[in-house]
Amino acid sequence: MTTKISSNSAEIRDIFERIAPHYDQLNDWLSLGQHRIWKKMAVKWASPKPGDTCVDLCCGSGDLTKLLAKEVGGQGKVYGVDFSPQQMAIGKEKFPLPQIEWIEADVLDLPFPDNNFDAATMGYGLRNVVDISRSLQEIYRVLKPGAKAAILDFHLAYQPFLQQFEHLFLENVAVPLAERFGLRDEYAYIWESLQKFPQGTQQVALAKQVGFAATHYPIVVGTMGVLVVTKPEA
Ligand SMILES: C/C(=C\Cc1cc(O)c2ccccc2c1O)CCC[C@H](C)CCC[C@H](C)CCCC(C)C
Ligand SMILES: C[S@@+](CC[C@H](N)C(=O)[O-])C[C@H]1O[C@@H](n2cnc3c(N)ncnc32)[C@H](O)[C@@H]1O
Repeated sequence: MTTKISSNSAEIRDIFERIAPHYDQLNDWLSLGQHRIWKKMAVKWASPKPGDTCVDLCCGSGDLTKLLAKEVGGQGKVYGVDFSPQQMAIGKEKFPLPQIEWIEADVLDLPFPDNNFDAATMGYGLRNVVDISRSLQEIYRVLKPGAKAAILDFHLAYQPFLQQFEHLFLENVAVPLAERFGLRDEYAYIWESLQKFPQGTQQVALAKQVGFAATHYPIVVGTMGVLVVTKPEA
């Protein structure tokens, strides 16, 4: 069966609306719970501090939003931003914390002023936006000088045998499991989008074009990665 590759924001949003009821459970099953560790690593790299104002972009069901909220504490504030109301409804229910505000918006056009945030995270979002450079520009705009963003996502491993492994895992484990929930095409989309997603070195180049200092950290033997970007001091 052929998979229709999504190409516009409405189609991407619809994928995440449809998978919302099963998203958390499938992440736990498919990663054997490891995605929680990868998300903790991303939050550490973003360096949030008590009392900070932070943003979690493409927050989905809020795992990273909650981790940021724990770091900033009751005196801080975290905005979770996503364009899928179904995903955020799950996050609101799981994490009813007073320092979190959930905002329905497109991360390519953020409803925040310039130089507003002490730290930002984006988990599994950059691969899904229709314009990666535009997304990085928006992150740059809303971060304060000196602030960091940590951007976690799948990564196409540099070694061909690991790429093959990723393909086999996604096609033969993730897609068949998702198919049991009627979500075959939605999970087939992961491999399709991963093939088009710039590798770490290219992500660093894109971030530098926008004005960031940037490093890409491969994790899980390069099948995942965290792009850490810093807005230079003015
Ligand atoms: C949190 C995870 C995935 C989030 C995610 C992101 C997307 O863009 C999606 C798009 C459409 C449907 C679903 C998602 C989605 O869930 C991680 C979940 C677990 C992964 C499927 C596990 C992948 C494992 C690696 C590819 C290979 C592991 C390498 C090995 C340990 C050597
Ligand atoms: C794979 S989920 C990741 C959710 C969460 N960050 C996590 O790590 O579990 C990707 C999320 O990005 C959101 N998203 C994708 N493109 C977006 C955009 N342009 N603006 C806002 N949200 C977007 C989707 O609605 C979805 O909830």
